[in-house]
Amino acid sequence: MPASEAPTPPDRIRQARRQWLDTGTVASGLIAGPLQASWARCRDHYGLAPEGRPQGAPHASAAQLARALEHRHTLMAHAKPVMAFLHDQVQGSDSLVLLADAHGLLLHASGDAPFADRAARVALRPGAVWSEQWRGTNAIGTALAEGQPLVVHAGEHYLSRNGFLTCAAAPIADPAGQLLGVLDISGDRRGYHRHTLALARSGARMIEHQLFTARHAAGLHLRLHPQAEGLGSVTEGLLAVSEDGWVTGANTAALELLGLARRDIGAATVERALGLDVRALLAQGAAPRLLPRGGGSAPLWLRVERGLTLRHTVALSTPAVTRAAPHTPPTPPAATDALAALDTGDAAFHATLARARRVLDKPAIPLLLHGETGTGKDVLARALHAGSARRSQPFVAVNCAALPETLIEAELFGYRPGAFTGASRQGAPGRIREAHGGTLFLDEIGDMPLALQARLLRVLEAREVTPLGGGATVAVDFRLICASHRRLADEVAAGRFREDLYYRLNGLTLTLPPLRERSDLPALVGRLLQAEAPERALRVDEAVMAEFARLRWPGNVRQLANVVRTGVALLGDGEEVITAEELPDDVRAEMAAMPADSPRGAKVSGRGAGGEVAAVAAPAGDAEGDGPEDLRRLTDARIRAVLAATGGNVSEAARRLGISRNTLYRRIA
Ligand SMILES: Nc1ncnc2c1ncn2[C@@H]1O[C@H](COP(=O)(O)OP(=O)(O)OP(=O)(O)O)[C@@H](O)[C@H]1O
Repeated sequence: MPASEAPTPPDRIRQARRQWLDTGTVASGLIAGPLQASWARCRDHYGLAPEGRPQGAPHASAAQLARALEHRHTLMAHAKPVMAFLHDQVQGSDSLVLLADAHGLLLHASGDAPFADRAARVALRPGAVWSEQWRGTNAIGTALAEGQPLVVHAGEHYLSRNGFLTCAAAPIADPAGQLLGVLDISGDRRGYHRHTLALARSGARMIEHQLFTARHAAGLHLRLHPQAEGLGSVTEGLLAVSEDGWVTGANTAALELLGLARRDIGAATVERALGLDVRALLAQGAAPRLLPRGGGSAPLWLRVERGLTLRHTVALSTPAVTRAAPHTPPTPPAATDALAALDTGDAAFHATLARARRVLDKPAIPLLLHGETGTGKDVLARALHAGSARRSQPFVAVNCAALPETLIEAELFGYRPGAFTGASRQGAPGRIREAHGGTLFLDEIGDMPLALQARLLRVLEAREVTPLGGGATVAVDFRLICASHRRLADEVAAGRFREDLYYRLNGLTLTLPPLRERSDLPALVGRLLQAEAPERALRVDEAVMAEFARLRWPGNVRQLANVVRTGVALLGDGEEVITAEELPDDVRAEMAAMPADSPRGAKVSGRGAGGEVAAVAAPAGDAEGDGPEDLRRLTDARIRAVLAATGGNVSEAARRLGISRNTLYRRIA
């Protein structure tokens, strides 16, 4: 019996375990092949004893877990609604829905509180690592090791202490074929249900579908299904195809339908995958057609498309709709929804959004977003695109501060084959051309080198681009949004930014208020909590919220989002209120160091529990160099202290300070 079907009967498992313990072998057929292979790995590679306890199994600290969650942000964002949906399906059956990363680290759990307590006794909870190396044969670790969905039931768990569990898990791969993690449903073995594996597998497919849709929002892609009605449903196969005929992305369903392996992504041609030449595909209209296939394979329905819409996000919260597998896309959200979602009640921000709304579909008016680090310039740019009529076209973001001067030019304008040493043999179209029809977002435009500013100006004036190394000029049409934490007018005055470009970019400036000046802190916290744990009704303790209102938040919403994320990660199952206990050390230290009657933004400093210098509160208007000199010195001192505390790790220091890595690099440059 394959590992992915029904569980092995209890007497067969007992017999298999007895043979294993007595003779070190199991007669073939007693338990599934992949599980037998796993038992052998546990003994021979990992030296585990069936009756033993895991020795030295790693468990992530709250801070490490918060970092892992941040690192896996995209996976988490797509997995959480699916997990909430699965939880609804298995609620009351003594089970947990779990998400692990590709190393078996449990990232998130959603499930019944009494069972969560029992599961926690064997460390089946976020932060623990369930790879085979530490926990023996188990659905999460073994699905990762075997790369396939499977059930591990009762005594099939290598360690007898896990024998009270029945677990079904399915791997999740990204569109490029890389294993991202595992979705698992674990419960009490007495509550085994034969549909659980199908549920886990469907959940993993839903997540993959969402990941594909997010990754391949633009470009040529194919939908595949054995039935015409299945096109557009979560069960369809999705294949991304390059214009020169290579398979560049696929979900698991597409790989299975076409008999491809993950390693074929990027290595197989469309011709090999479908028996169709890419020109024939490109010539095809948008109507579905039946694709005959040789070798006795059933024909497939195929639809060729450019640009994807997020079809299933909305449906997931309503199980009945999802089970019915919608065949027609839901009505696209109203054009202003994406902006409305950002409006949490602050009057200044509300006014900014109202101004933005008026020019939403006037692409001739370029937008310039200005605000301190972490105020949400990137988030707003994406919302402006998502709320516009161009939302099904590409959104292309380029961070002008993150690329060396020599690369920005090639990245933006593209290059011909062999245009410079190290150029790829195919050449590249460049990000400006990729944004054709959609939105080009130039972040940190104030950091663009002067020489390139001239070139960008020419593109904006002529609306056409010529790749590096020469070649034909190509007409381009895009909505331009630029962002900067610097005041560009000051940069112009200082001679660092071209005046003519400044006027060309500045159709309308939208200013994002710093968090310390926003009046909607509780509503914003509520929104962040909801995004972090959609299935739980969490809130922040009132006293803590009052303290939040007095903090200076140099990292703005980014810092607040990190604090909320850590708070949620540290809450126990069943706990709903984030108190000071669940806050990161540096925030607690800053709160403790604040005089009881200090008004919002008052200047204080302090030392955190770990000896780290706590955040420095300061009056509004400093953070990115606009403020008084003494404050800048204080902030630099803090940056140095945090960098020292992290051993010079810039990413970690930026996270602790609540600022972006770019900002930190700028400050230490
Ligand atoms: N309105 C919002 N709602 C929810 N989260 C937000 C909002 N604004 C910002 N964030 C959070 O803050 C983080 C930082 O936002 P964003 O990258 O848009 O800021 P930024 O102003 O572009 O920062 P930087 O200038 O440092 O690049 C985001 O990842 C997001 O988690």
